[in-house]
Parts: sequence; C-alpha cells; structure tokens
Amino acid sequence: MEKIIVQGGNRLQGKVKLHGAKNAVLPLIAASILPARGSITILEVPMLDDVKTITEMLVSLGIKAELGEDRVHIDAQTFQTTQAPYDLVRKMRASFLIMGPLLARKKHARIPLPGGCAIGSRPIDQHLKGLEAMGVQFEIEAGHIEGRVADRLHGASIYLDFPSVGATQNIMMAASLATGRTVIENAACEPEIVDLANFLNAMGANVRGAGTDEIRIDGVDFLHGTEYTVITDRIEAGTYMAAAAITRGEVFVEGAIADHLTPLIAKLREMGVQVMVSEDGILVRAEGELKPIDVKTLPYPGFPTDLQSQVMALQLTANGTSLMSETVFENRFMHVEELKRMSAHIKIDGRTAVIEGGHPLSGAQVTSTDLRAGAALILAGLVADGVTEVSGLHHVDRGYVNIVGKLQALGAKIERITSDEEVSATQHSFA
Ligand SMILES: CC(=O)N[C@H]1[C@@H](OP(=O)(O)OP(=O)(O)OC[C@H]2O[C@@H](n3ccc(=O)[nH]c3=O)[C@H](O)[C@@H]2O)O[C@H](CO)[C@@H](O)[C@@H]1O
Ligand SMILES: C=C(OP(=O)(O)O)C(=O)O
Repeated sequence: MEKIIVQGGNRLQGKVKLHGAKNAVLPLIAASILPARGSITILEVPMLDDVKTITEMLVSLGIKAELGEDRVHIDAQTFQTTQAPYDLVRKMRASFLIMGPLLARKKHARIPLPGGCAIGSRPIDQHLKGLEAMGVQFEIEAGHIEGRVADRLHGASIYLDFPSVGATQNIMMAASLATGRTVIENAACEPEIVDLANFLNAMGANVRGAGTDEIRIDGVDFLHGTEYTVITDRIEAGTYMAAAAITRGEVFVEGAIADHLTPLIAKLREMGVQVMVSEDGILVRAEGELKPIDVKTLPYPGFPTDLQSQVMALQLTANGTSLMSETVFENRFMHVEELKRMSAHIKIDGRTAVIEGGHPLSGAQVTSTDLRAGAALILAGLVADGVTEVSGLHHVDRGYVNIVGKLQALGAKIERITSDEEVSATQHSFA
C-alpha cells in the first residue's frame, strides 16, 4: 500500500504551476466521440487516473485514442461498439458522460451505472430526463442503463430541477447533433460548461449562452476535428491557495484564473489572507492569526463543493468557530472523522459542520475517503505537530498530478512511500 507522509511545520513559499482541469478535460474527451470527420487533439491534459480511464473507455468502444505527454489524440470517425465495460465505468462518475455522445452518434448506448467517490447517492435522473425529452428511450436492467433512439435525436426544451453539471454536459453534447434547437433552462454555469461549449463550437457546433442558466444549442449534421487547450484546474488552484494560507506561507499559483475562483478569494480575504490577482495567476500570502469564516457550498458561481474539505482544514487554523454547510452532496463530510484523528475539533449538525479553530492539530494515520478529502488531510498534515500518514491514495490520484512534488517544491516535508519502504510515522525521517 502506498502512503503520503507529511511532516508538519513548514511554511510554503514559491510558485506552483497548475495543470489542466480534470473536470473540464473529462467531458472534452467524451465529446470527442461526436465528430464523424477529422480527429481531435486536446492539449494541456493532466495525466490523471480519471483521464487514463476515460481514454481506455473510448479505446474499448473501438475509437482510436492515444495519450501523449500532455495531450490526447482521438479519432472517432469509425467505431461500432456502444457498450461500455463495467470495470472502467465503475471507477468514476464521469463515465456516464459518454451516454449523450454515443446516442447522438450511434442511436444506442449501454452503460453500467456509474461509480466514483462515495460523496452522495448521485442519481442520474436529470441526465435521463433531458435525453428522454430528445427522443431517447431508456431501460434499466442488471445494473446497466440502455438508451435507444429510433431515428435522430430531436431538439427539446429542458428544465433541470437542479443545475447538474453532468446532466447539462450530456444534454449539450447530444443536442449538438440533434435536429433543431434545444434549450436547457436552469443549466449549470460552471467554467467547465463554458469550456465544453467552446470545444463543441470549435468542432462546428452551435452552442450559445454557456455560463448562464439558459443554454441554446442548434443541432448540426456533423462535427469535425479540432485542436483545443483545456482550461486550468480551479480546484487544484484552490487547493494550493488553501495550502499557502494554512501554512501562513506565500505562494504564487501560476495559471489560476481569478474569475473562476471568486468565492474562494472572497472567503480567504474575509479570513485576513492577502490575495493578489494578476493576469498570470494568483499570489496568496498569509501570516499570524486568521479570522473564522462561514461557508456554504452551492452550484457555480457559489462556493464549490470540491473545495469544501480543503477549506475546512484551513478553518481549523482560524482563531474561533467557523461553519461549513454542504448543500450540493448529502454525504460529503467523511473527512471530518479523519480530521478528528488529527485532534480537530469539529461537530456535525445536519448538513453543517461546526469547526472550532485554534486547537493544535497532531499528526496521525488517516485515510482519504474521496479525492478532495485526501487533499484536505494532506493540508492538515502540513501544519500538524509530528508526522501524518495519508492512505487511500487512489482517490488523490484521480484528481491531482504530482501533488507531492509540487508541495515539495514549495518547501513542504512530504514524501510518497510504497509498502516496501513503510515505516511507522514516528520513525520516518525526511531527506
Ligand atoms: C467530473 C465532474 O465534473 N465532476 C464534478 C461534477 O459532478 P457531477 O456532474 O456528478 O455533479 P452534478 O452537478 O451533476 O451533481 C450535483 C448534485 O445534483 C444531484 N443530481 C445530479 C444529477 C442528476 O441527474 N440528479 C441529481 O440529483 C447530485 O446527486 C448532486 O447532489 O460537478 C460536481 C458539483 O459541482 C463536482 O463536485 C464534481 O467534481
Ligand atoms: C467529486 C469530484 O469528482 P467526480 O465527480 O469525478 O467524483 C471532484 O472532482 O471533487
């Protein structure tokens, strides 16, 4: 078993460069199923386990898909298979994003119910409702969802009960090749939605209004190949911004787009953290005591649920009691029990965590329960007394490229060890 070992107490300093966004590149790779003419090259691709999984999924469909150093080439001009294998789909939630493109290209898809981090029940009713309105008939049997469309998909007016990111993306992709106009109301507004719209338009689609709650898609007969650079990862950016603040350090997060991080920047400033925004990135500087803050996660442009656990770690170092309310996922407080192993003072009251800051954290053996929980435990380890051992790294590997190397370069005492090198936390000595 691999573990990340962190010795607390070092102030982070320097510059960290962001990778492309996981949550943007996964839908782009799924959308690469759509073009019947030409091939796709996506640049600045983060080489994450999720990216490898979705690429393998395309290959399993008979699509030519190849990962390079920081890019992926995809040629979906000819392929026949419309059934995705369980072993790949179960690994991540985003697998279900191939449903819309397969239905649009092949009028059929059979996909096992998707997996991913256990942060809630994560139904797919809004995806199905949208695609049904476009003419798809679904059957659910033996843990699979099978969709068929008699003829071509047709445009529809779709109101989402919740601005689901994945449902908005699945409908946008399907609607790009449908006949007529599709209007998605109460659509998700996340930057990853805008990135997908830009990518679809670069392939010849006609998508307007992405980034607002009403998206209009006029279907076209075919899409073509293109070369496209994915946006930088706002959640990775937020994680390093929180790391700078929690260690009372000074870090320039290169490539961070301030417009994508408005709620985090506001909350850090409310705590007394200095945040300086420039065209090239964001500088975060913190020292001394920080004020407690109350945070509520919401769909974009609200505070992102994917930064909830990392900011909770930061709240533990504030001078007083903070609140963290999670409204997006019903089971996204699993990191709380792990943080408590590190002497954190946190109580859960329904969907709100009450975080009593100012108590010293102590190093402990902890397990990441989802990918952001893993990041939060590492952040807590950076300021804990002694050594923290974080296991469950398969979660972290889904979402962070080289988090250990990046934190080391900022001055953190952190290492990744395999079971062969395993030593108890108290014995570990850093190089
Ligand atoms: C790969 C990717 O981009 N993942 C992100 C995406 O996930 P994902 O696209 O799965 O998130 P959604 O926006 O769809 O889900 C948000 C909420 O809506 C609910 N829901 C969703 C769909 C549906 O059909 N019915 C339904 O009830 C979910 O259970 C959840 O409670 O957005 C989430 C919310 O910002 C992020 O945390 C994830 O990191
Ligand atoms: C929850 C996340 O991802 P996914 O939707 O892929 O599980 C995340 O990125 O924090």
